[in-house]
This record gives sequence, structure tokens and C-alpha cells, in this order.
Amino acid sequence: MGGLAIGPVDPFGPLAELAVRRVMLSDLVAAAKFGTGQQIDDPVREQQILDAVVAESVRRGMPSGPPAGFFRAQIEASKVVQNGLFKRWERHPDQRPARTPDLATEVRPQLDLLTEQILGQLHATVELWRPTMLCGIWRLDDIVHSLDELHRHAVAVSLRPIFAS
Ligand SMILES: C=C(O[C@@H]1C=C(C(=O)O)C=C[C@H]1O)C(=O)O
Repeated sequence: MGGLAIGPVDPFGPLAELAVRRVMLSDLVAAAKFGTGQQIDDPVREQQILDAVVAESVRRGMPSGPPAGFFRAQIEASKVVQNGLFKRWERHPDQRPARTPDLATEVRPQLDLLTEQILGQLHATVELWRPTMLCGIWRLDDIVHSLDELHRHAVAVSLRPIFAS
């Protein structure tokens, strides 16, 4: 997972790291859609993801509410990045991606793999969940210091469900 500095004692560290990776993958999603004129929002795909998350949580014998909430936050965060990058690329054509990755064959399979890994980490931390949030003790600053403002904001959105306020 490359160089992200998260304390080894933090049980939510791997989950946070996966959420950051999903946020960063949104750049590829945005490039795929920008290059083909596709809409950012895909409610059908979102519902498929949430339905699969609920089904897999039930299959694993976990409550499905927190996982669904966590994935809703991941989807919101992805759209923060995609909307931000679309605006950036419209304003600055020189910053547009050089390549248009294929959403179905290249990008979504990576998202699907992260979904499985995130569900695994949610399962691994199930004993630590609280009624309203999954209280984390890791340092957000350590994860996001190298990111630009847009991606920092998106990470904050993605981690709201596990960030103790
Ligand atoms: C990431 C995508 O874009 C949006 C965000 C989604 C997500 O984060 O999983 C799903 C559907 C889209 O509304 C995508 O289309 O795959």
C-alpha cells in the first residue's frame, strides 16, 4: 500500500488506508468519464454497490447499517474528487489526463477489489464499532499531508464514518 504513515496500533488504520486508496482511484474514474463525456453520477451503479455491500455483510453475519453508511461516504467522496477534477480540467485544458482509461474493464474492477478489501476490514473491526460511528484513533494528518486540497477534502468525507469528533 506504499508509504502511508499510519500508526501500527490503530485498528482502523488499514480501513482508513483503503478509503484513501479509493479516493485516489477516483482520478481514474474521472479520467474515464471526462474522456468519454459520461455523467459523473451513476445511481444504478451506486445502488448495485450498496446492495452488494448489504448482502455481503449479512452473509458474514455483520450488521449491515455501518457498512452501508461507510460505502455511502466512499461514493460521496469519489464524486467530490470527480466533480473537482472535471472543473479543474474544464478550466485548465493543459491539465487534462493524457489517457482515457476504460471504466468497465480497467477502473471498476479495481473499485470492486477495494470493496472486498474494505468489507474485510469492516469485518475485522466489527467488535470496535460504536452505535453511531466507528471511533478511530489514527491521525488524519499523517495520511493526507501529501495530497492537494481537493483530495484532502474527499478523504475527510470518506472517513467521516470512522472519524471520532
Ligand atoms: C466511481 C464511480 O462514480 C460515481 C461514484 C461511485 C462510487 O464511488 O462507487 C459509483 C457510481 C457513480 O455515481 C463510478 O461510476 O464507478
